[in-house]
Amino acid sequence: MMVILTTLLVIFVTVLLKVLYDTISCYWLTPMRIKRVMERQGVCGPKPRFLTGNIMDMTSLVSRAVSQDMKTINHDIVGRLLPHFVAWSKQYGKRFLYWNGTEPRLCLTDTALIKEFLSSKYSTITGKSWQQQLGSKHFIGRGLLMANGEEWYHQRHMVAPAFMGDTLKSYAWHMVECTKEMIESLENVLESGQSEVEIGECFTKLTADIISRTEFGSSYQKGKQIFHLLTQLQSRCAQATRHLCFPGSRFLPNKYNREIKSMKKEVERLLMEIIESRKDCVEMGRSNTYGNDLLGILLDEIKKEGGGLNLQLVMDECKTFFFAGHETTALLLTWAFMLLASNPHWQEKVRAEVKEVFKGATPSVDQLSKLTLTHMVINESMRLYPPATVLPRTAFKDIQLGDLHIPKGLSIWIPVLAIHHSEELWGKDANKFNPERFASKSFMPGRFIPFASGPRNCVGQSFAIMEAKIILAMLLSRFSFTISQNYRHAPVVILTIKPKYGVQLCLNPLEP
Ligand code: HEM
Repeated sequence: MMVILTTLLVIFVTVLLKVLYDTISCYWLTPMRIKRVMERQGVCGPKPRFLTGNIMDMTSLVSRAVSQDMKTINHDIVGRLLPHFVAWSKQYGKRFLYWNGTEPRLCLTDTALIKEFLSSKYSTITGKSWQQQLGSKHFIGRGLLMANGEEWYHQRHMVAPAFMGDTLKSYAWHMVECTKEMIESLENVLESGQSEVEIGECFTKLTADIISRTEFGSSYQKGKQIFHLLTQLQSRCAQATRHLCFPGSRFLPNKYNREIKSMKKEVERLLMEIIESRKDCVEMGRSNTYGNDLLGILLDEIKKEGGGLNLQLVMDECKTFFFAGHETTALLLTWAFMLLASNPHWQEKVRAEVKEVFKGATPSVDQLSKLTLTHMVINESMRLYPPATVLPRTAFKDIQLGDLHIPKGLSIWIPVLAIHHSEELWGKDANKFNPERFASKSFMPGRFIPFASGPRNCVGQSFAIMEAKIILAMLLSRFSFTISQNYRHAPVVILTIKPKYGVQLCLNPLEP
């Protein structure tokens, strides 16, 4: 009896010591080792506080910077949205190290190094940090956006065919149908005597409708219900993430954690219902494919690989496409409309191009490539207001990047917004709306990265551009618009760049 008790005690103490060592190593020893390696190379930065690092400095700088609206509609927004970047890069130089809690982050703005870092050379030995994975675990799990290494490589190859060639083109129909519905509801609003709309809200609803239909085809009503829940889940997770820098906080049975658990369960139960009914159709011989929507293509791809379906992965991918694919595109459109409303000359130019290409007919997918001015406006909107303001990547191995030695475990943060607004890279008019700068296709690589670059770039990039072109073309043919006096220019970053109070436009119907 005594021997058993002693053995159990030894095992318990060993496990306890191991957990203690791992925690200290993760939260203290490794970050300090990284700090020393970077300091030896001349890279330093603001002094971190215990456990919270520089989070409090960033929070107070940002909240001061965004406490007031901007006085005019101008696009000089780096100091407002990334004041910590501006302050620290002035003080410590172009490369500096700051701390998100206990995670050291290297801020990198050198475009040649960024291009190399995002290239195929490092695509499987860099990826998402465990903090990022933890923060998004409940609403997207280990889908493509958060996968790493071989797992990421495998998923990327499985998912990519759903975003290419004829498969991609087949989604255009959903985009057109959903936009027609949006136009109808805007016309109803105008007929009721109201002329002002908050266009951001309309685009969020529209892009959510489009992704629900592309993902779930005929089951899209249920898809919409799932995505509504997922949006709530995401905002709960964002609130909870603020506490994640404290070790073990995710295990606390607090209000957030309980709510997150039960919402996640409900989302997965509803997703599973759709997946099971597809499986039943195939297994009972009523259909020989899982369907030609995104979910069906994904199920087919997984089945092709032999073996059974990994249902958790399918669910994570469905959630990932929704998360990554609808708000980003809605924001691109919202800012593009704000810019076109305040630049009527460009609004007219793009409308004339749409008229010339489609001659009043519904946009056809094969003609979209002729919308060159429209594409230039889309690019300029994403340059000034890139939905993803920063690109995070962690090194899982030691890397030699130009003259920099990047130690294993260091997170690299690429401030996309600052790069897109850099006068050094874009010239004196970097903060001005000038789509003309995209007229020439040959511009310095690495300075325009709204979709990241390299093999781990946005898999839905062509989907997003096709969607944006269709929606812009259809709306511009139906309405002209000006910016409302109620619009308050106040961009803020909450994961992505958003207009704090929305974008209010005055719409005028055009003759068909
Ligand atoms: C204007 C719209 C969009 C923008 C600006 C955008 C931007 C980005 C960026 C910057 C990344 C890299 C993120 C990182 O590695 O940290 C990314 C990845 C991703 N995007 Fe998009 N995206 C857009 C639309 C879409 C759409 C429509 C979909 C799908 C329907 C989508 C699905 C994804 C996925 C799955 C990834 C992860 C790819 C990987 O890691 O291999 N995105 N996106």
